[in-house]
Amino acid sequence: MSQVVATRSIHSTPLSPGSGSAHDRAQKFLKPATFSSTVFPPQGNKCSQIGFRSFSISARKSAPVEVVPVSLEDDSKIEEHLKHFRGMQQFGDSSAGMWSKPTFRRKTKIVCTIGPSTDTKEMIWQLAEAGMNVARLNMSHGDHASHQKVIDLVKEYNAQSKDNVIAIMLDTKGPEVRSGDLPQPVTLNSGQEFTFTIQRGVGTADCVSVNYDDFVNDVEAGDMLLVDGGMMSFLVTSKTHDSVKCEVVDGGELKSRRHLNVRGKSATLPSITEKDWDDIKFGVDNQVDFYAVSFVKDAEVVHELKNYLKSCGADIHVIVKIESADSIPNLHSIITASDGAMVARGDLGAELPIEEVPLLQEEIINLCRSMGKAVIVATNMLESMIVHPTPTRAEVSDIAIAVREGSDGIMLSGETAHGKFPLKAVKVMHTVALRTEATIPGGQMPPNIGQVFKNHMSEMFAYHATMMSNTLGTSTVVFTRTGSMAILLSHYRPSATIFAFTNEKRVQQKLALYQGVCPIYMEFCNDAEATFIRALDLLQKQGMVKKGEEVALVQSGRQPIWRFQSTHNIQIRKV
Ligand SMILES: Nc1ncnc2c1ncn2[C@@H]1O[C@H](COP(=O)(O)OP(=O)(O)OP(=O)(O)O)[C@@H](O)[C@H]1O
Ligand SMILES: CC(=O)C(=O)O
Repeated sequence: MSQVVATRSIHSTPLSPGSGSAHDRAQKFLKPATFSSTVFPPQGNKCSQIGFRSFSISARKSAPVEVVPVSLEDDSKIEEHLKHFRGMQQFGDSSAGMWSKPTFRRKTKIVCTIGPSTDTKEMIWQLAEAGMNVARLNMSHGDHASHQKVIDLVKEYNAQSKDNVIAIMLDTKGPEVRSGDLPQPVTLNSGQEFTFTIQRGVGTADCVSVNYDDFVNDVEAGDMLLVDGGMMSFLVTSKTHDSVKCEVVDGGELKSRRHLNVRGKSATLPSITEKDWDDIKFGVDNQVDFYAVSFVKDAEVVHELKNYLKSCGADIHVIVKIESADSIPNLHSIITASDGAMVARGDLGAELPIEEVPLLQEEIINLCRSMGKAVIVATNMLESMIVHPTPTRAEVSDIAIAVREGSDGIMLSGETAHGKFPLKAVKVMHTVALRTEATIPGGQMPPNIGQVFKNHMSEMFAYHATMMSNTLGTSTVVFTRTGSMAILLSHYRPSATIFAFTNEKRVQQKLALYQGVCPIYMEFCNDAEATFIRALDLLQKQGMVKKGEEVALVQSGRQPIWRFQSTHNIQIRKV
């Protein structure tokens, strides 16, 4: 069976299949340090059909290329892939223009949920080296002490890492309805009767507590109750003042504190609960970078949170989780009010018919992209890797679709929180994203963007800088104090990397989520020219650009960076 491969150049390391074991080489190739690796497409100048794969990528002359297997199970076949790939190098495409030399660093960012499998220093370091860009803390689990430990570890990593940075995302629990604790898992079979009660502390073989008192008011006989987004389902048959009697439709093993949804209905709870406000304050105290706000139903709650953050002087971006049936009619206003959205497919697919999920995913991504907001696709991306060392082919395709649709981030949940193969899951996600990105035609301008933004000077600059860098095939180098210019550039999706220089550590951390942005902390000089020289020197020393290479230098934004010099400037410079 043919394997998916990723292409990657290893500078000054010519292809040497003879050196080291295949496993060692695969390990080396798989280390995807977002900064220190540069990946180029295959060489050549023709578009070709190889076997059953269509291969259409623009080329950079004489870049050495190596092949990365999707998973370590493929190691034994690496020689076969190399041989196959050398054949493929005769082909390629120069559709992006004759000057095109795009730099293929992974652009789509990886969000990892941190949990019992990964909450140690060793694992955080390894996840970061494997490709994690954002660490997600799920406030539905753990306590402040355990989350504090993770935040401190990520900050420690950031402080000591020279060329990588991890953002921190705090995901609120929201008005989740969960079943209570059970002394041990209960096996339930189809047709069996089972009761959910609002009485506290019940956990038997035929009845369990629910943590939400209005549960009995919100459900009606005939409703379908889903556990963990549909892993089990129950038909509501009758109810009393404190209990809901059900018939098991799809049975299974009911464990403690499972997530409950009623198909087609959202709970009548506020989106931000008292616990959430407590967790949000914890996030402010710890200067997290993002909130992922669960079960947002309207823009009002986003305004409320943003006003609160303003009153505390906290610069934390708000990502709304689209997972509630009630949020769909208000998508436009909710996303307008926020800094970005997460397609939270778990709850979304429980509250709405499951076949709506891929359509909504595409719609939400398109909406976010047309509005210049960040977007993350979440849940079940590599679900089988919670217990298995390799993904299903359908999961690989799912990642590829999210990447092609233009998501800024793709998220791992249980895979990294409590899975058996958290590092492998990140490596697979990295490799699949990289491989998919290499097939996305470069040098094109998204047609919808540019219409929306053409009224503001910074947006005009981002648009034209992208046009310029795409036409000439250069990376973009941007100087930003607030991050806004780098974010704007990211939304235009230039073909090559956006090197975003900032003298604010917080800004550097936040930029880790944005598609195509490689955030770099650097002290700015008083003088613009001296700063440019310092930045290009740093890029060259880190091997991110080569001597003689051209880059598009962008200096723009609402806030002047160099007081006495023009605030808007695009130049093409030779390194
Ligand atoms: N901080 C944590 N402490 C303990 N277990 C955790 C933690 N974070 C996640 N987990 C475990 O990993 C599982 C998967 O994580 P995930 O973030 O997907 O949570 P979830 O409860 O399944 O869904 P949701 O994202 O809707 O809250 C959780 O169900 C839980 O068992
Ligand atoms: C991520 C999340 O909360 C969901 O998919 O439901």
